[in-house]
Amino acid sequence: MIVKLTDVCRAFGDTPAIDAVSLSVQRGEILGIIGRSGAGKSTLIRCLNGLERPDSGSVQVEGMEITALDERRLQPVRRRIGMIFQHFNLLSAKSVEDNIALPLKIEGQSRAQRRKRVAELLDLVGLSDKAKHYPAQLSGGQKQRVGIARALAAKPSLLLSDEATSALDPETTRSILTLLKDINRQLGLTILLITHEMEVIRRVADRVIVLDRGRIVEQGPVWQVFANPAADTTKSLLQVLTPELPPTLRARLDPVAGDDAVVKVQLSGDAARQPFFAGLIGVRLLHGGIDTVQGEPVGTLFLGIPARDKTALEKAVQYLKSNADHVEVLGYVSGDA
Ligand SMILES: Nc1ncnc2c1ncn2[C@@H]1O[C@H](COP(=O)(O)OP(=O)(O)OP(=O)(O)O)[C@@H](O)[C@H]1O
Repeated sequence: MIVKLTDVCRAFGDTPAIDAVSLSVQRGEILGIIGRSGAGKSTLIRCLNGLERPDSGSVQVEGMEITALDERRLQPVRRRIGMIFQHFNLLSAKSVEDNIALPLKIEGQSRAQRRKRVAELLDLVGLSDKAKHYPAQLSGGQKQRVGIARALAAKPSLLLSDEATSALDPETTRSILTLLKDINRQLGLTILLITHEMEVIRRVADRVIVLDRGRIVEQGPVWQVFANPAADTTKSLLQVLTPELPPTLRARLDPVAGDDAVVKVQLSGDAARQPFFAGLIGVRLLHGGIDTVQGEPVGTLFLGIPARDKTALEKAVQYLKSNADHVEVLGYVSGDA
């Protein structure tokens, strides 16, 4: 285990920024921590790298209790934790290679050692041709690649990513997340990823912890939390990624009767792999689809099921309920749905 927090509390006046948080980060995993603004993410990170002292609780990094360490004894612990930031935090007066070499210089490595390591890192992040460039000459995505190379320079055991893709456009975000996943696989590097975006969690994390007002309200393997979110915060954070009934169809819904029942079906895992449509007659797919999260199917479908024959409808809904995670009859429509 790389990191273990037990019952960590930190309040500012009457505001509990983090409230009895216990979590552990396993070696080799990508753990995502998600929460809205003010949920306590920054405070959590600061407790983890010793910048903030908890009021109570224990913070262990690689088995060492760090809450009692003074600044000098915290230094070697901090070197084990590489960090990347939303605004990259590069030194503008230094070239790409000098930015990356900085942690190595602080460590006292020779010029030859630094040059060799910087070349390896530039190759890893795909920027070998930009060694002599300055940050101002790079795109946001390239700057973050430099940030990643610098964070990895001293071979940390944990990479802490603090909203590292929040300032990037969706395409660049994807390329940075792909790089992080590759690094995790290739080097076995453990990554703790702090974000307010479920899309980031969906793309790279193995496990997710949802933080709300300083408390952990939900946690689990990403695909399971996506398939069956329990906490309101999780549901609302997931809303942007969940298909909704198109407004034109919603406007035509009748609560009691119509030709077709409009049924929302949520399904995941093995249920989503079954040919379950085979057991349904006259059913149409109105909207939605199946996505893949961590290699597992997770989806929301809106189905039109013939509703004139109430018994047949009831049978179809029961059949769906026995196969899917969640089934809800939203209403009825007549004519072409
Ligand atoms: N130094 C401080 N002094 C007073 N209150 C603080 C301080 N740091 C954090 N807080 C409060 O603690 C709570 C958690 O803040 P924190 O910055 O950890 O949240 P966050 O999830 O990182 O938010 P954001 O995504 O906006 O950065 C908030 O209510 C915040 O106002």
